[in-house]
Amino acid sequence: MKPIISIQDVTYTYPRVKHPTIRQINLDIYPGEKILIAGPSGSGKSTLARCINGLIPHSYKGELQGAVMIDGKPITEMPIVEISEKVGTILQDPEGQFIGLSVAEDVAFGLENREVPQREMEVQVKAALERVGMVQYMDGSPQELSGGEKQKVALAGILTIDPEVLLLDEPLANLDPVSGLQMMELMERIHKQAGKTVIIVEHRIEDVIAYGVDRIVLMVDGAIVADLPAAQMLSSGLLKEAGIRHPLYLEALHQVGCSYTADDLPLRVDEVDVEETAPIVSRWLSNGENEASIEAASGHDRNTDETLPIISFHGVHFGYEPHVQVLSEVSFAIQPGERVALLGHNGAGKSTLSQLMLGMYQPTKGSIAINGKNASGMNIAERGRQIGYVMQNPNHMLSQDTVLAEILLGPKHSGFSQEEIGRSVDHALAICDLAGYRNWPISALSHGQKKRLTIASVLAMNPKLLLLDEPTAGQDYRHYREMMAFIDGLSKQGIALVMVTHDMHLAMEYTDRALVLSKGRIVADTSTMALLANEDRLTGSQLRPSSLYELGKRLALKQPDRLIRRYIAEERKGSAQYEEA
Ligand SMILES: Nc1ncnc2c1ncn2[C@@H]1O[C@H](COP(=O)(O)OP(=O)(O)OP(=O)(O)O)[C@@H](O)[C@H]1O
Ligand SMILES: Nc1ncnc2c1ncn2[C@@H]1O[C@H](COP(=O)(O)OP(=O)(O)OP(=O)(O)O)[C@@H](O)[C@H]1O
Repeated sequence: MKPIISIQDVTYTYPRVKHPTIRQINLDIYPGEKILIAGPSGSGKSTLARCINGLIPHSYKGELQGAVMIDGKPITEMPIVEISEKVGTILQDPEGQFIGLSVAEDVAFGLENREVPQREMEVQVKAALERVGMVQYMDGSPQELSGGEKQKVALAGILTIDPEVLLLDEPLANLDPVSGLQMMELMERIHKQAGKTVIIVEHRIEDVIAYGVDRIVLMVDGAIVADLPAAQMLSSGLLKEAGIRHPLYLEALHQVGCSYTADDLPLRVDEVDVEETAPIVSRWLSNGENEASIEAASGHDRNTDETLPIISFHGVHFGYEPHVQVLSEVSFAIQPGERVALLGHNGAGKSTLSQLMLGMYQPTKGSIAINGKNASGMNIAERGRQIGYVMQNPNHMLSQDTVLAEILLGPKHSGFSQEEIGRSVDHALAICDLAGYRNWPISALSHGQKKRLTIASVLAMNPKLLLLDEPTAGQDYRHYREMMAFIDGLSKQGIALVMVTHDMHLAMEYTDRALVLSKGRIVADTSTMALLANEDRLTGSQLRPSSLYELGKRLALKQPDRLIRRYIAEERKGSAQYEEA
């Protein structure tokens, strides 16, 4: 069989950069294959993806050596329109992909290029939007959608073009847990039933692997270091060496003492052998000396003192347009040092609520207080000194040319002394692992690096409450741990943390309290652990327990949450394997 994509000895250097970002890449992908490309942040995954969809060399000039062939034809000889008919791409950040005025126009774009008759086009657009659950937004503007909704519309656009190859660059980063599963299910169906080639670049490897991949290509430092079937890759330890987290249930099983070869490694929780595993896990859990560590991992004491909340909402209502209510009757208060997860389905209103906290919009009814004072009179700069906001999409935050200029922006305008500015900037750069990049142009950073830069620039302002929209999306595990350990440390200094996230394990590990939004209303305000055990509440809100909780249930543990607590405790103690590596 001839490969559909053939990458032959490719080395690519971006313009104005000294060294190649990817080196001597050789990769053949055959029709109907499903491949996961994994690797640490900045290892060149997106760059490789750009070589596959022709953005390199058509949009990114730079220096390309070697050859990329699609269906036997060199990519350099194909116009970009011809390439996009063969390779449909969903980018990490679908924003730049929208061109139409309405969602329907956008989805129809590929069909218009093909001169499909109007009537047929309407049918196809509607069908594609139905497949991704977005048909009700057909006439809306793509710019007014939530992050996850945009991702779904981008997918609908690709479905209408029906290309031979689907290339997805971090498709899960913006999706709520249930939508993420649906996306992976859909990819699996397209792959199996229509025989399409599917290439997925993703940090959340667990959800991709659970639906089956033919092989995993591992990139480190711009080179392919391994190309193996999933079970072999996972049993080889190579992913962990590269700083990539294995699926959570496998990490836990490893810690408990279960070991697997490529032949018996369970690629999904429901493949774990219960008879063999349950006694091992129970023994591990009943080991007396663990009690203390389980308690220690039960989180910080929730600050229930009647101190002055940093921020409180009182019966807040809001809609972007008068007749469409996005938030209804929202009330809560956040105390200093609290760690809160803000959870909910795509479009539930999490980002909207965040914008109201920041004063970008005012409630249409109800009120917001900051440090006990009605916030309606405060300007955005005043709020900014209290509440630091790190957006989901770093491109929405970054406005300067260089890393240093970006971090200096806030502190320079907030009356800090020169010395304070220098200290907080250095500290923020070091914490976010960007010290070596201080003079870099922002345009040359990877997505993950940009995300860390946005966190660094907010931290440089020393805020009292840090509001983080998906803080670790797009980060590899090393950066995830470092970043979260740092962010967590801030809460011990009294800084309150509110994390908008779709990652249930992150919520478990780093928050004590969960606020769940559903269709603009708060439907739960409870301890994160209690939420996890409430399956009806979870599924009703498009949430899903982590695979570790699923493992506990599969093994019929009386208290599956003990497994989670113990695992978190062990991880904190640093006994997990990555710490040794
Ligand atoms: N337009 C560009 N110009 C110069 N350098 C770039 C450009 N885009 C990316 N790079 C650099 O290439 C390296 C690899 O980036 P790439 O986005 O391919 O990594 P990645 O593995 O996809 O990372 P992440 O997981 O963080 O998204 C990074 O160090 C980045 O700084
Ligand atoms: N600027 C806007 N104008 C009109 N409607 C908007 C605008 N921004 C968001 N919406 C709508 O408000 C609702 C809530 O969106 P929001 O971005 O707050 O959701 P979210 O919970 O953050 O979602 P996600 O998890 O996908 O990021 C959605 O139905 C969205 O379509």
